[in-house]
Amino acid sequence: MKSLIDIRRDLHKIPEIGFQEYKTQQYVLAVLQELKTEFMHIKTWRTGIIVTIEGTAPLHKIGWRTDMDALEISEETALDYSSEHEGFMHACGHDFHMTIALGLVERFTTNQPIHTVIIYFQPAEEGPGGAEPMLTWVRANEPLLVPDYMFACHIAPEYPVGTVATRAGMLFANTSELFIDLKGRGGHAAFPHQTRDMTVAAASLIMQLQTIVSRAINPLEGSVVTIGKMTSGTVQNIIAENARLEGTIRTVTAESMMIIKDKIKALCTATEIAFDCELSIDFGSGYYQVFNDAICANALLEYAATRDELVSYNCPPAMTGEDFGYFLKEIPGAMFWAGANTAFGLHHSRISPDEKLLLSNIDFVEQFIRQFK
Ligand SMILES: CC(=O)N[C@@H](CCC[C@H](N)C(=O)O)C(=O)O
Repeated sequence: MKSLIDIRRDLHKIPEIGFQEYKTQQYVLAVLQELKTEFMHIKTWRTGIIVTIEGTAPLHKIGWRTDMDALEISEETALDYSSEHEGFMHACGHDFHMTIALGLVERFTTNQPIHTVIIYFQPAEEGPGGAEPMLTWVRANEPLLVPDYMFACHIAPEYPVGTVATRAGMLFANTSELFIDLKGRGGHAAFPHQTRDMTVAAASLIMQLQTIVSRAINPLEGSVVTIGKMTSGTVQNIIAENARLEGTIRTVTAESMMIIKDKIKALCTATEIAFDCELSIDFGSGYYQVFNDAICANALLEYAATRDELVSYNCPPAMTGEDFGYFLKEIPGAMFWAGANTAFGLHHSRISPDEKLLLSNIDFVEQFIRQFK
């Protein structure tokens, strides 16, 4: 097998979005073929892969999950192994997550584990969500590949390498995507009274959407409504006939999610009346919160605390979303933040995590799984 750093850099060069991880899948399968032993088995599901390494005397089937997809962002790191797919980038660390998973396969195929280890390479975490359909397919077609426990990590730019940060209960929020299309009447920029300007309607709606969390949600709970993308119009001297808003909702409770969706519907109806236009709303895909099993989360923290080279941190929850939440809804387990020590945050075009996190986390997770009772 190539070095971990070479593998991570190779994967970094070929970012692909959800359910289009074709080159990524081929690359991972090629590495897995090199590691093949008689006690390792490979299955594929769409662009995902499931690797089973049989245990020598298994008490449990322990699952480890990595995501595989990338984001629509143009990379600006200037690294010599930057994305070769213009407009796409591994800006959320999934190249690291996959390399950690491959490192674990190497460790467990070199030195067979006691427990059976099942490694999920899961597509489409950034959207539309691969965890739920993958697990549904596995349950229906390969029920023996459903683990008894499930673990995963996510890189954390703000923590030093060697940090293992997690908590019992909610680690990440409930999410829902949000797409709003506005249709009015375009026309000459000099005759606004003859038109229905969707740039102005969209701008007004964005400002109103930003009042939902502050006025309708219990401030002790916290929620997020973010519009990440707005498109409208065609050229500078034509009033826009169409506009589109794309965003995401994050909540701590299912009840807040319902309240926010209802308020969005109400504000869209009000915009239709005020601006004499038509709006349509699509809530896209939604993820169930990442809710860590207390025993599993504490087991991660306690084991990390025994290792001198690691920092174990009982961290607060975050409004990030993760479809790993679907695994945890059905299987006890936990996710943790793995320190990545980089100045730029997740989803930033200049994020460049410290590659030392690879070895540090492979060592930690391998030993954690080996000693898991
Ligand atoms: C870890 C992470 O950054 N996950 C994404 C998940 C996005 C889900 C969906 N596309 C949405 O935007 O609601 C995140 O943005 O938190």
